[in-house]
Amino acid sequence: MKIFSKQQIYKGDQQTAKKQKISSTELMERAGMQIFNWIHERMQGAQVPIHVFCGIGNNGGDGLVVARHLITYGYSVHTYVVNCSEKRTEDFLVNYDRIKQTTKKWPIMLNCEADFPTIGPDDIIVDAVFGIGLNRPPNDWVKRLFQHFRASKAFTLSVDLPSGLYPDDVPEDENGVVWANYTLSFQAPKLVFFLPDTSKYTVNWEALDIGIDAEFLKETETEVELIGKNEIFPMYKPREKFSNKGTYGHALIIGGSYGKIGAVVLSGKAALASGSGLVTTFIPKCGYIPMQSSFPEAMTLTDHDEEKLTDISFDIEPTAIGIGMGMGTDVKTHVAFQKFLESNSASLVIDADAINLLSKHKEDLKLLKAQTVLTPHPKELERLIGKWKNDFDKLKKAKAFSKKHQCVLVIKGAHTITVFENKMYINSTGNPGLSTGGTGDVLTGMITGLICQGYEPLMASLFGVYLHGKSADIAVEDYGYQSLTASHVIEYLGKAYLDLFAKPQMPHDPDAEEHIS
Ligand SMILES: NC(=O)C1=CN([C@@H]2O[C@H](COP(=O)(O)OP(=O)(O)OC[C@H]3O[C@@H](n4cnc5c(N)ncnc54)[C@H](OP(=O)(O)O)[C@@H]3O)[C@@H](O)[C@H]2O)[C@@H](O)CC1
Ligand SMILES: Nc1ncnc2c1ncn2[C@@H]1O[C@H](COP(=O)(O)OP(=O)(O)O)[C@@H](O)[C@H]1O
Ligand SMILES: [K+]
Repeated sequence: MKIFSKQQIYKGDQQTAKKQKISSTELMERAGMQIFNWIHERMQGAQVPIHVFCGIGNNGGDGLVVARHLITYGYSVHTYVVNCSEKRTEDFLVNYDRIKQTTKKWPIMLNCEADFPTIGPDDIIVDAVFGIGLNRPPNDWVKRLFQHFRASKAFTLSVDLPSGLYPDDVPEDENGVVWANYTLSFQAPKLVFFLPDTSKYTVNWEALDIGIDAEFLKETETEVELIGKNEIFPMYKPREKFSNKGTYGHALIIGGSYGKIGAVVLSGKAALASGSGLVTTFIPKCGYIPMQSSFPEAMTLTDHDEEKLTDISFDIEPTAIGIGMGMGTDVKTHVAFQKFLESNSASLVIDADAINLLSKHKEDLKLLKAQTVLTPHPKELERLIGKWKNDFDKLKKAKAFSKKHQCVLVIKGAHTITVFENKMYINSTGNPGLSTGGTGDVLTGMITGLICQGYEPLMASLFGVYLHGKSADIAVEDYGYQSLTASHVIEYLGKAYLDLFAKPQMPHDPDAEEHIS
């Protein structure tokens, strides 16, 4: 699913109005009506007080449309205009007139803290104060209104975006933002729903189809995409009937040091379970027996050093190599890694200590072939690209790094973001059960195994990250968040593959498009 920039959203509105020969007021009516339908479907006329807070722009206009329909359907509605600016948009004014024609209970003007209404914990707040048009921090009294919402503990439904949140920046003051329970975003989600700094402002989100021009949606190139099953399924490469183990490549997993052989076991097993035809592991000598006994499907090569890697040489021709898991950053290991990079011609996935070595010796970065995949967690990323001011700054730096070194950067996290040059792909699967040692090693093995099967490095990264999260999502049903382990992620990979072919949920299923951030 494409994630549009603010400028693209405004352009989409204009193009829709023009192509469908409708006014912007009619588009607002459609948008507000969709929000009303969502509420009505769930509330079925229940007489819970609903407080609709409207700003003075088009987000406020949407709020007025919602309030009008709620009133018409007999709900217990209190409508407020948050009078934060002298200006009003045209469509706000049209809908302000319309609501006055619908009810004698006109919207209440809020100008300061003394005007704030009492909101009960069982009431509902509809937050339509600011949308994507926010261009400066809210006034102090408006910030206090947002804190009043939060203190009330009422269920808060934000229209398009939690008010006070910019679509393309991080707010400076978390008290100046509405903390929503649910956000109904028009047509597509916003990037801020997925970033660590800003995802906390909405617990759930859902995108409502407001009929934006189909050609616009198809043709517009976006910088950001949300990756779900619809994007992943077309990438899938079926297994050929007359295939053999040679058809699906040979993965070489290099890493390990004394006490950290398990990382390579996990990674190798994941490469195999993702479908690689053959897997060889390359480890220090001390790992030979544990590796052979715990992972019989793998072939094992060893360094001549007992405890660490000092000479990465082998006489096989791997299709793809995953390197770095549990490897350590010893000086001798660095020399071996550097020599390896100089001579390697296979596709490469670099993780953990191999990333740390690159961060320590930035001159080695020039040895990377185009489309090398790097899979840093946030700390490793910081060592690699330097500190960032906020998530947007981080993404800017990550794009510059990817462009400069022509590499695929898989930034691991609750929503892993894969960056390739100027494009960013946000993963939609995975859960906090993955916050446990070894799950990153599994991911590296999977991406390596997918490249072995002929997936391009970028595709392998997107597919691997998706399957990894999906496997955890299925496994968590059996193990719960606390007991999920990296080994379970490998064990459930088959189910994650099968899930690609599972019947899609019915579109009218209210849970189908619900997303918890
Ligand atoms: N396809 C779609 O997505 C559709 C989108 N639609 C809806 O339009 C929304 C965007 O509307 P919008 O452009 O009018 O901006 P919005 O967020 O309502 O308000 C900003 C207004 O407030 C002002 N202002 C800014 N910051 C301020 C501050 N700190 N304190 C005080 N004032 C401040 C600023 O004006 P200014 O004072 O700067 O001149 C501006 O006028 C979008 O989120 C969605 O809900 C639908 O209706 C149709 C389909
Ligand atoms: N809260 C979370 N939600 C979803 N995925 C998560 C969460 N926490 C961690 N993960 C995923 O788990 C993996 C952890 O990787 P990493 O930190 O490298 O672990 P390790 O080094 O122990 O193998 C990453 O793929 C990351 O995206
Ligand atoms: K809002």
